Amino acid sequence: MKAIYLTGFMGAGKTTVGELLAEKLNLPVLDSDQQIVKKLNMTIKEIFDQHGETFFRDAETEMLKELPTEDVIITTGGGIVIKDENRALMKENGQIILLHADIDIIYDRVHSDTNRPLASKKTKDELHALYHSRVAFYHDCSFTVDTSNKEIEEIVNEIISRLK
Ligand SMILES: Nc1ncnc2c1ncn2[C@@H]1O[C@H](COP(=O)(O)OP(=O)(O)O)[C@@H](O)[C@H]1O
Ligand SMILES: O=C(O)C1=C[C@@H](OP(=O)(O)O)[C@@H](O)[C@H](O)C1
Ligand SMILES: [Mg+2]
Repeated sequence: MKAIYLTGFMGAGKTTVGELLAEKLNLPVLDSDQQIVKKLNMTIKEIFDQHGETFFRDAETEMLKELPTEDVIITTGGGIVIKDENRALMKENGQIILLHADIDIIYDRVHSDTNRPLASKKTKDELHALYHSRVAFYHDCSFTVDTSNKEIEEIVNEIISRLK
């Protein structure tokens, strides 16, 4: 089976949902952010603070190329879709499942997390604007699952029922 990539904005639930999905499908799960953190031995915040977003984006593309592409679930960072190269790699190597949640819910989930540099100092309107600047890139996917007001188990069951 080709890779399953979970995409979506920060706080949509990619990392959390991916873990239970992997357990239920008996597949390994790898989170692109966690793999970058491990490789560079720095937190996401440290990478952004010390090297900037462009450096992080390059590390993200490099990681995407290093990750396995068969019999695996890859949970991605919310900004992975902004590069054409990343979207092409994911499309070629697997199927993309988009997780979506309402902006009010996203804001509640992420605004106090200091390890999300692109969310931690933003107002709800600013976060919404960032989402809007990316929304077209998220649409290139096999299907979308709304994670607003749903338990993780329900989301995972919906994904499994819709997988080809
Ligand atoms: N369906 C959900 N219901 C309630 N809280 C959730 C749900 N999905 C994720 N969360 C919480 O929201 C935060 C962000 O989830 P996470 O999986 O890290 O999202 P992502 O990887 O998409 O940024 C975490 O604190 C997580 O526990
Ligand atoms: O949307 C983004 O640009 C980012 C999302 C984060 O991942 P999550 O979507 O898992 O929070 C992480 O990759 C980094 O903080 C940048
Ligand atoms: Mg995540």
